[in-house]
Amino acid sequence: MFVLVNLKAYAADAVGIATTAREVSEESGVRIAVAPQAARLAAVADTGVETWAQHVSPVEHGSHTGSTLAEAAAMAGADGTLINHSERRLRLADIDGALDAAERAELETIVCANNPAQVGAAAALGPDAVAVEPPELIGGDVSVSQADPDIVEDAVAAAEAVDDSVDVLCGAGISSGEDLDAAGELGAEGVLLASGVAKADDPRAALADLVEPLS
Ligand SMILES: O=C[C@H](O)COP(=O)(O)O
Repeated sequence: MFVLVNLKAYAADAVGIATTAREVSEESGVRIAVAPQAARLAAVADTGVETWAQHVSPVEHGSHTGSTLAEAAAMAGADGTLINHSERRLRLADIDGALDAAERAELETIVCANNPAQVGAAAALGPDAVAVEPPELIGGDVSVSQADPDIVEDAVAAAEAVDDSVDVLCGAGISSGEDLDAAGELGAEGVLLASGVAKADDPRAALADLVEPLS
């Protein structure tokens, strides 16, 4: 299972969480990555943790003020990027363009989607993985794998019907090892989570609890 911790724009200690994530990953053998704000990519990558961008823009080098250039994210140390997160939605053509940009910069990609139909459409664009996240469960206390198991199973089926090489992650409300275990049982290859770690009083304990069933 892949655990991707998205720090969003939370007032979190990005370097502290990244260092902890690297340590927990090494101790448990579980793949854990951290996605900080673009301006903190280099600082997070310097900790040695697998580092992901939260977004890249569908642009090449040129006159694109305010964009997040995929090449710049890669140069700062990003290994991969989220695209079309629920809080950073893109139009279809821009998802495609962002995937092209990520491919040029050799970034691994996860395209986010609200539901299984969008998962199928996203998988058709050829990302490495898709992540299904019901927006109404994001930031809540109940995990998608417990509250809406069907959406995870349907997302896995939808991606498989289009391209069985595209992995499926799920996200929203994931915070415990039990949630992670349930996601795996439903066919997900990983989880995308944020508040469960970024807002935790003790991010180390939160991460350790999360990966406990896999250790
Ligand atoms: O990117 C992460 C997801 O939006 C899930 O956020 P959450 O774990 O706070 O529900």
